[in-house]
Parts: sequence; C-alpha cells; structure tokens
Amino acid sequence: MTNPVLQIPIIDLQTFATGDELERQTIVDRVYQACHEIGFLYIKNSGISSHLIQQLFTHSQQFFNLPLEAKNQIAWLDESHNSGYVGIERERLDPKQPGDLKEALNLNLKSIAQNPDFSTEFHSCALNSWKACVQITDIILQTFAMALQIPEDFFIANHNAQAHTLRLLHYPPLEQPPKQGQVRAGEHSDYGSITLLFQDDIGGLEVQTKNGEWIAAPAIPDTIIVNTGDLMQRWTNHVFCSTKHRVAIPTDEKMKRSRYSIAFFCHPNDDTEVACLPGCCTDRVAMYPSISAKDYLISRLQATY
Ligand SMILES: O=C(O)CCC(=O)C(=O)O
Ligand SMILES: [Fe+2]
Repeated sequence: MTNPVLQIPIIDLQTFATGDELERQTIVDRVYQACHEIGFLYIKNSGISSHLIQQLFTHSQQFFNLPLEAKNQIAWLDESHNSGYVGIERERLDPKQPGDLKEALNLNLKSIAQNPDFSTEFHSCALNSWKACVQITDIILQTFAMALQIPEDFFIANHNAQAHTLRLLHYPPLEQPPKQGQVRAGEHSDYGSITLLFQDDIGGLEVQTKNGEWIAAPAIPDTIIVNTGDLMQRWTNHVFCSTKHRVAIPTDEKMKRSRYSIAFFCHPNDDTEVACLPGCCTDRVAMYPSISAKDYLISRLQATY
C-alpha cells in the first residue's frame, strides 16, 4: 500500500508574508490545488506558538476532568448561541448513526470573554489561541482570494465579525464495545468556510477521497490540518470542495485511551450572503441559491443536535 498520508499535501507558509511574488504565488497555487482536489491540507510554519496550543490542550483536559454536573452548568443550549458543553452521545455528526462518542466545549468570543466559570489562565489562553487562529485563517482566506483572482481582502472582510467557534473535543476511553455503527465522530463535512484542526497522537481521523476510500490523516508534528467547509464549497460552486471526514475508534490498545483535539471553525459574518462568486459560475451554472451564513449554520446545527 502506498503511504496514504502523502495524498494530503503539507504546505509551508513560511514565505507567504516575506517571500517574493513567485514564492507567494507558488503557495497560492498549492493551496488552490489542495482545496480543489482534496479539501484537506496540512500547513506548517503557521506562526502559532506550539506552547500556546499545548497549554490549551492542558486546559481542555482539566475541563473535561470536571464532574459532569460542573460541565453541565455551562451546557450548550441552542443553535443560535452555539456555545457551551455538549455531552457524550448528544451530537450525531452522521444523523443516520448513534450519537458520537465524544464530549465538547464550544467557545465563541462572547463566551470566552464573559464566562465567570473559567479561570483567568484558561480565559487568556483561549483568547490568545483564538487570536492566533484568526491570524492563520486570515492568511488562508487571502490565499483563497488570490487563487480565485478576486480582491485579496474579499474573504477577510466577510469574516471580520469573528463569528467563529473554538471547539475543545474529548473522546473518552472506551470501556465497552460501541453500538452498531457508532464511532468517535460520525462522517460529516464541516459547515463553515475553513476549519483548523489540532490533534494529539492517538489517531483515528479519516478523510474520504473522491473515489470513496477512507485515508488516515494522522497528526504530523508542527503542522495544523486545514479543511474547507460547506459554505466555502457553496461560495465557490465546488471549485473548493468540502470533504467528508470522521473519527474512527482505534482497533488496538489506543481505544482505551482518551483522544483530545481542538477545532477552530472559521465562519463568515452572520449577514454575509453566500452566493456563487461570479468567477465560479462561468463554466457551470450556480448549484445553490444564495443563503445568509447564519441561516445556513443554524439549519446544519439543527440537523445534528
Ligand atoms: O477530532 C477530530 O479530529 C475531528 C473533529 C471534527 O471533524 C469536527 O468536530 O468537525
Ligand atoms: Fe469536522
């Protein structure tokens, strides 16, 4: 078997800010190719501090170690806020299957700033991580605009309200066999424009290729996984694809260990009308009607909770 990891490219962003035009264009071309053909890439030299992310993982472990009653004090309540604690099996990313074997804490800018239950350290770590993720997604959004030959700040301007979600995820150790069809995270595509994913070394993340096979997307040191979501796919009329992925249960000893990951779901502003970009419907007709980013997100969350 060839190494499936190699199908997802690793793109170095080091010279995007500092390089000459040719170096920048090379990065843009590689990002375009990855998002067009696979919808997934690894980035390295993103500029984020690995120490910061490590700290966020530590806070995540501390949070999920709290008793259930404490976590439920800040339970996720509704789609329009989309923040708070989501218990095990509550979410079904694949609505045809049993609930996911995971728990999550969804954070947005408001809940990071205002939640009195978080320690000062947790608060500042989450806020700094948020800011770092915004910087990275802004760079990626700029490469997207360059790749599509639209004004470089087009996507950035449509994301400046920071309607994103920072999500801490914990997949508990498995004490008993899962239900039929149950996995750690059911197969799905993400809802927004771009997702950044940080994961530990337990593994299990799988990505579906165009011919339907599932390939592993393991953690690669000092990289972040980036994938394009459904709204970006709609906006670009499938020039950038939103690819199905899932988190499988390890078949070995690792199933008895916790898995932790952190996702940053980058979303357009609530009132952004996501309609096919003019340059993306010259070869084929627009596949979707226009929809506001907020209405789209709410409809997708309603289907999974
Ligand atoms: O935990 C992971 O590795 C992936 C999680 C995921 O795909 C999601 O929450 O959308
Ligand atoms: Fe996902």
